[in-house]
Amino acid sequence: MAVFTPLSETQVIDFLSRFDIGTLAHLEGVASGTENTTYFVTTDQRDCVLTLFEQGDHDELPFFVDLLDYLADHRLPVPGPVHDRQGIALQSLADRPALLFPRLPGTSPSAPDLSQCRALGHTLGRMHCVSRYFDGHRPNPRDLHWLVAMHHRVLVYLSPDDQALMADEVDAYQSYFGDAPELPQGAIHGDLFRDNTLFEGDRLGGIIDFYNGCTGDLLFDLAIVINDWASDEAGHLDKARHDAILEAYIAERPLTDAERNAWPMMLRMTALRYWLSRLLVIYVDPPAHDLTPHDPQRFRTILKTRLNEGSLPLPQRSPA
Ligand SMILES: Nc1ncnc2c1ncn2[C@@H]1O[C@H](COP(=O)(O)OP(=O)(O)O)[C@@H](O)[C@H]1O
Ligand SMILES: N[C@@H](CCOP(=O)(O)O)C(=O)O
Repeated sequence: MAVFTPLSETQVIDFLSRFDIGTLAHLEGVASGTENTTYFVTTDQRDCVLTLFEQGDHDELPFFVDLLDYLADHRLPVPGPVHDRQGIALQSLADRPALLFPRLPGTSPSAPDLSQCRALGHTLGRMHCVSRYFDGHRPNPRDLHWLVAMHHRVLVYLSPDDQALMADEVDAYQSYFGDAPELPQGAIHGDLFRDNTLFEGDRLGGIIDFYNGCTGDLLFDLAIVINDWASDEAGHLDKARHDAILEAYIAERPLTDAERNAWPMMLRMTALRYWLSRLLVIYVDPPAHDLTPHDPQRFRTILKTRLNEGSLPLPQRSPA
């Protein structure tokens, strides 16, 4: 369940009166989701999604609004928040910050086909081309500084081998990224798993859940995508999916030499980022709800496989 704060129809009718968006026809709590309260709100004019923010730093919400406005203005398939008659997007409802979004079409692919991989790579490449010029700023909350600071908290729950694996990896990232040239920067999604995309057939109808959005290394976003979208059950890279995503991405945004050099390390670092965040949810900071937590072992497996097998060759930019 992901209705932590139940809303009455009367509350929603009153809320909708702030917008030029028609009158309520149907209200439905959304079962999926883990952090916020989500409702599908249908009016006589539009299909919308209403989100009440249950946790997190509410001071950061204007960053997400600005980023989504910016990307939607650049015709990327993201839910640009609906603004009220005064031009304001960020609202309050049931004592919580609230945003109303257009409901984007499609469903999340659990086993994306190659056309869907190409569509994702193409859109992410396009997004990174424009997000380099976004002028908002939010440091990546899951970057190397966070890994260094937080990994100590889970070591006690790990086997001696896994303690060594995690500590050695964090050391390796510090050595590498401490000396490496700066990578291209911009706004990133920060959590672009398959379940944060919506497809209608091969068409990417939407990228949602930007609440890990931040500014930082564009390559970080791409590595998260490859680890989630192109790893098989045993953590091996699936060459066909890997190449489909990366060829489409690189056609939009060629990688720099520094990014190509950093790629194997970035794949490992973003795998460890999820191994660690999932361990923290289980052992250190469990949420109040009883939803089944994500499996940390999945990303330990991916990390071990990247370590043992390295990365696959990156496609070159195809000639124009
Ligand atoms: N703009 C949108 N268009 C269509 N569906 C959406 C949209 N935003 C959210 N959803 C649906 O609501 C679910 C929960 O939203 P999400 O932002 O992932 O919540 P949480 O932050 O709680 O994980 C998503 O899995 C998706 O099914
Ligand atoms: N999609 C993530 C959950 C979000 O990461 P977090 O660091 O914000 O908890 C996952 O699959 O673990």
